[in-house]
Amino acid sequence: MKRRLHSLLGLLFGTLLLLIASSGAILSVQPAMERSLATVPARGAVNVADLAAIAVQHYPGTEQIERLPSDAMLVYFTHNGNPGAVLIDPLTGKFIADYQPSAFFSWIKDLHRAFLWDSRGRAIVGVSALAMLILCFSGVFLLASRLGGWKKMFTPIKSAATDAIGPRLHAELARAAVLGLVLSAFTGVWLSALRFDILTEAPEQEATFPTTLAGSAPAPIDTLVALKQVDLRDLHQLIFPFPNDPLDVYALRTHQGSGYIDQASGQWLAYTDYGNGAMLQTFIMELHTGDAYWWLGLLFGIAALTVPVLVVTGTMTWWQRRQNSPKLKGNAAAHLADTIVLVGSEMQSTWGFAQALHKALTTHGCLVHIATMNQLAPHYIKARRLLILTATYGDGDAPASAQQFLQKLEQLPLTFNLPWAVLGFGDRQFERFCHFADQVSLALQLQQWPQLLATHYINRQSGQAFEQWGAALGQAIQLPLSLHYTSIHPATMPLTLYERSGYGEAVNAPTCILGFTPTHSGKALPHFTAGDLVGIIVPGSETPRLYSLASSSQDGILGICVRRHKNGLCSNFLCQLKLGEVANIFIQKNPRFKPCKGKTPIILIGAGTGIGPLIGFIRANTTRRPMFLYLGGRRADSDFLYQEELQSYLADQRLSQLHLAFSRSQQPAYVQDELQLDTKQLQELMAANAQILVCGGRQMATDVASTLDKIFLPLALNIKALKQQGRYVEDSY
Ligand SMILES: Cc1cc2nc3c(=O)[nH]c(=O)nc-3n(C[C@H](O)[C@H](O)[C@H](O)COP(=O)(O)O)c2cc1C
Repeated sequence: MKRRLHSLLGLLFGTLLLLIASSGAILSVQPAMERSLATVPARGAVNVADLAAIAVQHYPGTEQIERLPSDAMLVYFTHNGNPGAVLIDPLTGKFIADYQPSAFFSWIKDLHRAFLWDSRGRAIVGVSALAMLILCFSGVFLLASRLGGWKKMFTPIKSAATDAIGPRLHAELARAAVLGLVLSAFTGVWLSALRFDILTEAPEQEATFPTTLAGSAPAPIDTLVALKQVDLRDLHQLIFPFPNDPLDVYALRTHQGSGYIDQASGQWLAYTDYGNGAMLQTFIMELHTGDAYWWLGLLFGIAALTVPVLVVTGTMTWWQRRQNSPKLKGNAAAHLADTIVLVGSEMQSTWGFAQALHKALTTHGCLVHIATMNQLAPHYIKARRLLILTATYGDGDAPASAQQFLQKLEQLPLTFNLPWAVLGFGDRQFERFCHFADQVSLALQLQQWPQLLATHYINRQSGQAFEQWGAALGQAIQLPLSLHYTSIHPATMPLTLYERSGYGEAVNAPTCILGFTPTHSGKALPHFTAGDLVGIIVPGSETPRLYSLASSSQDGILGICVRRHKNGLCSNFLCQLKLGEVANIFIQKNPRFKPCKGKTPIILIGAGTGIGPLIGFIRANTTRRPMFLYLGGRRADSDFLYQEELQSYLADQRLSQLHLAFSRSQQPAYVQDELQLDTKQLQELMAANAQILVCGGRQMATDVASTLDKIFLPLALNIKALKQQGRYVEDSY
């Protein structure tokens, strides 16, 4: 509901808000520009009587003095029948500039207030400001639920490796600008409501013009007591009496009120405060225009500058979600279906998988009803199985379309009982991988419904893992299911295999190091750095396989390390590729798996093909920051990948230390054993703010994490906390 409202308002008012915000940002500069020209005496330094005397001395025929909201001092005068308006220095009366309202700013103001139109334009601006206010509040609610609660509002906004940049930029910018946008929008709505009499305007109290005057000769202006008592910083406007008219008076408007002063006695003849309502109104008005505090106006202006970017990134996110959302044909009614598929998704990619499942089941004659998890209902009269596909968000929480699921499950009648299976979608880079899928499984187990098969997990939307789950599900429900998920991936480009070396045959871990160059002469490699991912499209399959990159485009070659699996479509394709043959690839950025910037030590831990990105990091270590590699393999004479290159980096100090562990050597050891042996050094490195990057198989990553947890115990550090600080990053598979 909140998301729909947010998207709808964004789409409807996007262009209008873009115009209002951009013009507002331009206008916010004006008070600051005026202020930069003005001389602003300290409070107590100049009173209105002194100022008026200086003005009259420099500009005979002075009629009015006005202090602009920017603190610039403006004098209106008529000399020899010619009217003039000048900005002056209030201390010396020196001329600063002729005063002429800027035609450009007036035009922008008209655009900002009414789209250069009449009161209809003003009304549209008012409604747009209200839309902006609702967008801000709904956006804040959405962000809180995405981050896992209000307490986490200011924690870093994580994104999955597969996410596009748009949604993250949208959330980051909106969070930074929201306070300024709320205040601008709120004050704008207020002003519109006053203008259209939706709110009643508090009238400004006015002093009554004095009728009984002695008409004595005027005293010199710098002797007038009432003017002497008003500090220049409180002045708004002083209107002089008509020349040679002893029955006229000085009209003075200050910050708090207004009144009339006798030109002979210099005493107040009448004075009234504006009243609290009018003062509040002026304050809100000045807050909106930035007149009250030019610096705050500039901050609002900067916040307003984010609006065009928010409109564009918001539209992109909406479009991406729309593209990913299901276009289901033949969705069976809930009460007729034999298979119920419920989907928990936030950014919609899980729907692509659900759609593939729907298609495969339907092909085998099933009547499938597919819906969001929030739509769980006791209508499944003919259902024989319940399949749940769900992502995880925030800090292991439910995605938007599954937030009511657990509660609804509890409310189902006790007689309700369906065989079920859960498939979790997540990203292993998050602390609580597929946590919500686990919560759902647990809740279903507690209901004591029969479980069709163990809960499976899909890391980073892997099409392969989905196919494997499909095969397992097929066995469980006795259907020859074959699932094909086609992800939307960037355009591919052909690359030619330029070099290849083979390892690991003797230890039953056949592995290739491959290097590709552009196929077409004159074409450059796309931009990437080590640790990014390359997607490979195997002929005959639409599902790309992702590999970590072992080189940067600067190296002039695209390098990967591939372990050949017996039935692996892609690994066999790659390992059998001949020099000069072509593979179609695309690059997927993986910004989370990179050494942090700076000079702090880096600890690299990997095993098998996990060395891939790590060798790329070492190769790129031209600043010679301390880098320590802990590398695991089976046997040094068979699968010691990049052996010579690593030796050369030790020699030229790109690599500070190399620790090796081979599990099938004379003295078998795993990489975590090497870590254990090096406890003292690792503790020292962590005390020096080191960052750890781990790459390799899932089991190795788990063992390494638990070993390090023990090693860091005396330092009161643990992997969970280090992960949150970005000092421990994993790329495991
Ligand atoms: C802000 C954010 C938070 C996430 N939190 C987690 C998490 O805690 N655990 C996890 O396994 N995956 C997490 N993910 C990854 C998503 O669950 C994963 O990318 C999933 O495939 C997205 O599915 P969807 O596009 O259908 O929403 C998170 C992703 C984002 C953008």
